[in-house]
Amino acid sequence: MAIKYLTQRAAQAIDVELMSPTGGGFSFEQLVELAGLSVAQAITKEYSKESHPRVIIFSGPGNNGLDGLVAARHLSHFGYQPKVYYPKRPDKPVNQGLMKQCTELDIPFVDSPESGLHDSDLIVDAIFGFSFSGEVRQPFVSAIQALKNTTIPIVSVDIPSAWDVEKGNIRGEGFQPSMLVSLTAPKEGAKDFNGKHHYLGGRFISRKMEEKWGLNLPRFPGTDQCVRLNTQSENDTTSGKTRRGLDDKNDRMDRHFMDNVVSQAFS
Ligand SMILES: NC(=O)C1=CN([C@@H]2O[C@H](COP(=O)(O)OP(=O)(O)OC[C@H]3O[C@@H](n4cnc5c(N)ncnc54)[C@H](O)[C@@H]3O)[C@@H](O)[C@H]2O)[C@H](O)CC1
Ligand SMILES: [K+]
Repeated sequence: MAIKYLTQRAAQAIDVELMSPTGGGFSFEQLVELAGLSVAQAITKEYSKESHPRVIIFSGPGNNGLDGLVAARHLSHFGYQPKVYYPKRPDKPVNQGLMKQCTELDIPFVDSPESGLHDSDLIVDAIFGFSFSGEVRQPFVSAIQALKNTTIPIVSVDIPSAWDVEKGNIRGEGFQPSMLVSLTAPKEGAKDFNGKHHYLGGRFISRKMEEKWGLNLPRFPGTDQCVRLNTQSENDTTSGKTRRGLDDKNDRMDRHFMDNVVSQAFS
């Protein structure tokens, strides 16, 4: 059975269930920590600190951005030289704490996307995740534009930022990252990912939850926090378009089931 691609609604409902005392029982900080750790570890699998030492992390205003801050901290411990572009900083203890942890490691915070890209070997795109919707608003318009213009490899966290979470890279107007680290399970929009490396991170789903949501996750090897997923070209000989068509059919069949599960999760 193929891995499940999630709708926006299902991704948010699983997140709620993970943090529910009657569901997964996780705290929000635990999930962000595990997500960010898995992103940092996935990066080490494809971009070594020798070949890509200087990493700029673009962090957005929500939890995708927090995953980026956690990844920055781990990358620093792993021997990389991260810096962070974090233009919108919510005044919450978790944001302040993660910023302080980065500052303690002498991770610089830069003022503009351009100064972040200057002298960087790799970009971590942690601007928007599964709650993104609508047209990109400032101050992120220039950051997204910078990602469209650059030739530096991009690692996107959970979903390439500014892609529609379900419809993906609409009209091919978004940027195409080299690597995607999907968290919990890929989002429907990730079917448009054509980059070289697709990983699954966020090793926090119990077998019980996996079965309840029909996720069909691959097993994480050993102590790893991430597992490589087949990319489109490795997956099968079917073209992306056809694959999307086949998956759409399966999704329609699943939607009725999923809607029932979502309403149970919220009841
Ligand atoms: N269970 C998991 O898989 C976990 C995933 N995690 C990560 O959390 C994000 C989702 O986080 P959330 O805070 O819900 O949303 P976002 O980060 O996507 O961003 C919301 C943020 O962005 C603003 N925003 C939305 N649309 C726009 C727009 N068009 N222009 C400008 N700004 C916009 C919005 O106002 C909010 O401020 C998930 O993807 C994972 O990366 C967790 O780490 C743990 C569990
Ligand atoms: K992202």
